[in-house]
Amino acid sequence: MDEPVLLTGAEGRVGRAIRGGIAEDYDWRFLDREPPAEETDHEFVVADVTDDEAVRDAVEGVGAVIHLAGDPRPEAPWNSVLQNNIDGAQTVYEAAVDAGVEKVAFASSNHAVGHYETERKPDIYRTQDDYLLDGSELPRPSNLYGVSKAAGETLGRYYHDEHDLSVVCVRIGNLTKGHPPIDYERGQAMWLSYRDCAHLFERCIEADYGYEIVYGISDNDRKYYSLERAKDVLGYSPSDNSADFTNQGEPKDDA
Ligand SMILES: NC(=O)C1=CN([C@@H]2O[C@H](COP(=O)(O)OP(=O)(O)OC[C@H]3O[C@@H](n4cnc5c(N)ncnc54)[C@H](O)[C@@H]3O)[C@@H](O)[C@H]2O)C=CC1
Ligand SMILES: O=C1O[C@H](COP(=O)(O)O)[C@@H](O)[C@H](O)[C@H]1O
Repeated sequence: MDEPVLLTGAEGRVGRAIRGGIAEDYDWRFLDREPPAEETDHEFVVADVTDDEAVRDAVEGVGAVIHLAGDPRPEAPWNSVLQNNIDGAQTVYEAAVDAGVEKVAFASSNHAVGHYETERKPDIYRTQDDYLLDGSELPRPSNLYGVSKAAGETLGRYYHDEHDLSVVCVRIGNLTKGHPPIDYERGQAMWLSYRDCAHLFERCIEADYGYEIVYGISDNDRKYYSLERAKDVLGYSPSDNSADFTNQGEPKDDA
């Protein structure tokens, strides 16, 4: 992509994973409501994603948006997810359409579909269980945060159908640095390594798609999310697998 790429929520964990992997590959415009913790070579906009005017300025001239900014807490209260996640996503999509942006990658979550696990856990988190969600299922949010992510996906569907914006919703699993979550089967089943995270969002910038929902996890043996759509449509090719680590997060000798 020749045009700049807007990364909202650039100062957060997912933003840092992306920046750590592909910072040099694009002409970035970072946006966060927090000022940068460290100096950066790229343009940095300090703004709230619910600030319509600031977002309109930020999307001007960009080719793609990776929209991460929001309240990431599964236990976040309604007022916060309504404002930061739902209103924020609508503000970004609307501004993107008006500015003629080609594509938006939206950071959705495993919590948009968390209640598919309810009647199947803990087996669903284990390698021998072959149940897979593939992105075509209806949302079954596990909390109000998950409801806000399902809303962000639906907003994306609308902006695609009504305005032809290319939208990919990435249902991110559990991003941790260096090793999978320790002593946590759910987290190991949906682990997303930093390098796979950066690679996946690079594919979201580069690939051609209309409207897609994909799962954002590494190629974990324990997975109950299919990676087929991410592989077929985006060309995602994950490198990591939580099975290469012990339950305590140590690399296995033979991995
Ligand atoms: N970290 C994970 O494992 C997962 C993350 N996600 C989603 O990915 C996105 C990023 O998550 P993390 O990086 O983990 O969270 P984080 O809290 O580390 O980063 C979020 C960033 O967004 C900024 N932000 C929050 N509300 C904002 C607003 N209204 N306007 C401007 N900036 C705002 C914060 O200052 C922060 O720098 C979130 O949308 C989250 O729901 C989804 C699933 C899993
Ligand atoms: O969406 C998110 O999901 C991950 C995993 O959820 P958890 O309930 O198993 O911890 C979470 O760590 C992250 O903060 C959240 O944004």
